Amino acid sequence: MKHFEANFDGLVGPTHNYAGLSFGNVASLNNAALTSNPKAAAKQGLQKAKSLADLGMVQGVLAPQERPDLYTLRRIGFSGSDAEVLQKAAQQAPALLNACCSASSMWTANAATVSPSADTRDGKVHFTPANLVDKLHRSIEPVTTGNILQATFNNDRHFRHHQHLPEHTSFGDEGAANHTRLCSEYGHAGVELFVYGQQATNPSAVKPTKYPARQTLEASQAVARLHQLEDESCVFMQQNPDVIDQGVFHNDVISVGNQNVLFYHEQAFLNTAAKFDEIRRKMNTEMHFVKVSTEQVSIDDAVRSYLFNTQIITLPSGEMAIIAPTNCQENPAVFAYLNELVTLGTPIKQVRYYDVKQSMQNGGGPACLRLRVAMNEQEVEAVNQNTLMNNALFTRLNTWVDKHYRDQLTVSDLADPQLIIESRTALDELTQILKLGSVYQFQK
Ligand SMILES: NCCC[C@H](NC(=O)CCC(=O)O)C(=O)O
Repeated sequence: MKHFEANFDGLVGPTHNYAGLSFGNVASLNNAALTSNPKAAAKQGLQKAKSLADLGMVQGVLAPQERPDLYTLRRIGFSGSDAEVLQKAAQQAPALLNACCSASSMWTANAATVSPSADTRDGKVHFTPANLVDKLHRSIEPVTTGNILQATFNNDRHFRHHQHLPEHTSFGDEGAANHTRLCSEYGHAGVELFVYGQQATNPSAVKPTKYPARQTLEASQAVARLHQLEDESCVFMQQNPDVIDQGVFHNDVISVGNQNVLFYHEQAFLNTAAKFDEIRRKMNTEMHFVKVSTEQVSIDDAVRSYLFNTQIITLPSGEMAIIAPTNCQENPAVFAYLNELVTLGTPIKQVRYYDVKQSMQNGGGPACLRLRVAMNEQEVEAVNQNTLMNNALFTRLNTWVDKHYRDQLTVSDLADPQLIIESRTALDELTQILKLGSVYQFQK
């Protein structure tokens, strides 16, 4: 049977904006208060997704969330009509309003952790939505994320959906951004590498001092248990706290894997040599650890360019390609490194650049925009087929974006009640295009 690694990209929602909500994420803070372009953001994302489909990859899309989130605003005491709720929040608690308006669900690498059926004891593909408790604006995502995942992977025979972990910092979980599956072939059992930032139940363990470590070991272990993974196929590795303090808020800002390749910065992890030995021992195949030294690319350049927030994909020809943001072309050290990388004799033979600047300005590169789901043919057939990218869906979604999205949005626009109507109209139409049923609260 054939096996694939599908990418499900998050569609950028109509409220994409720069409110500077993510402490520890350098781009989010540096670009706070810029004017965003939601239409361009959505189209950049669609273009990247379509290009991967054109390369012969299985490519899907995940619907965005309903924002402004009026339900959370009512839950915290703002009352009256929808317009009144928005207006009161804007006057009394603008920071809370901003948190309820973020389009952050576009970064589907943080939507969930996914374990393919080849790794799980019951032979199903397991999904656990990330609770994202470290950031208020993201902590309101997991319930709807679960609804969207269930509507997209809507077949009990093949897909198992778990509830997100308890909403406490002990279980801080940021999903697939801190999880990499290594394997020989996508359909063979692999090693699931969980990278955490801190241990919640061990106060003497090292952790960052300036910026938050969003993922805990306890959360990663809980996900591994839920997903019925064998101990022999899991590796838990700590991220270097020093790089978190330099803006590496998720592991996918400093390393990325695909099959038997792990592309990483030498400062990414703690206890690197011992942990790589553990990976080698647990894998049944040769591993390629592709190391980038500080001399070649500094942490600062890695964070600015998102060299490691690239996607490494295996093309139908069997060659691996890196899907990089154009920001990597614009950084001389990184561009020079990537030009050299494809000549080094590693499995990575090509680099392709895509403009995802609207997302990058909030700290989300190509890898943040996608959730990987390795599946066999039968499982791909069991996916909601209306969410899979092709020429027709690409045209349809571009037309949909043109119809509903604004060219400009500032943080002060978030109090505009018209935005609620625009967003709901757009999402209602989207659920019909993708045949998702009622996944949003306003539809229930
Ligand atoms: N995986 C990439 C995630 C980027 C995301 N940025 C944000 O939420 C920025 C939103 C803002 O600042 O408006 C985050 O930090 O979780």
